[in-house]
Amino acid sequence: MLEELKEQVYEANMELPAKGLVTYTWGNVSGIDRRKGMFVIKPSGIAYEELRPSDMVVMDLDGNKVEGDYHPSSDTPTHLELYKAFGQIGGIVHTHSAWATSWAQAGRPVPCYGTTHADYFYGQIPCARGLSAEEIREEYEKNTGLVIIETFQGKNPSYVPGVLCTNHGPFSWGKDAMEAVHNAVVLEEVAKMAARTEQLRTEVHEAPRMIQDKHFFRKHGPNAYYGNAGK
Ligand SMILES: O=C(CO)[C@@H](O)[C@@H](O)COP(=O)(O)O
Repeated sequence: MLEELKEQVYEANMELPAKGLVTYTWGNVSGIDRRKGMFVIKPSGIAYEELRPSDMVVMDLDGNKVEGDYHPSSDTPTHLELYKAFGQIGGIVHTHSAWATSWAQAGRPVPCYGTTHADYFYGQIPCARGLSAEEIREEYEKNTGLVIIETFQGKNPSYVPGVLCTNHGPFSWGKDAMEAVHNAVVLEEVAKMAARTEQLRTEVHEAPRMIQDKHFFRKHGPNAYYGNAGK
């Protein structure tokens, strides 16, 4: 079942170690088939070198395992909440990539200091609040998803395709699993650049709103003109 999606999700997962975003098994990618109401996710705790497409786990949107020999990723309930809340996304990534996780551990959003950031994320990359003791005790992974959703009240998840979770790490998303990985790579790079920017200057300012608008909207939305798609 969903063999093509399993293949895509497997390939996207294998991009995480290839792009230096995961150490050991510290990450996961999923992708959804909205028509069938199911998503495919990496199994929990299996070494990337041993993963095969057939190891990917199929889940339904009630959180039931539909197919797979292994337990799904421990972060599956977070992915599930995000798929339910953000109807436009088709893939999700979670990593503990070092620069993004450093901002998450500091409990700080990543400010937009330049055009690399503005090309992909419109404004700051937010940092979701830490969970209460109760939220950690009861359904921790589901509540991680719910605080991300809380953070995005009034924000467009297509304009800000990622988030940091306080004390934890980044989640990112995209139209499919591979685009979500692309955004995870960008998130890590801009987190690194922002940290270095703050090291280099005693007084730092976010990029002017004009430049943020220019760079984001030349790549996204109805007036985008970047690239050669369709040529
Ligand atoms: O945060 C953690 C573990 O603390 C997980 O995201 C990470 O190790 C990946 O777990 P899975 O192998 O996907 O279950």
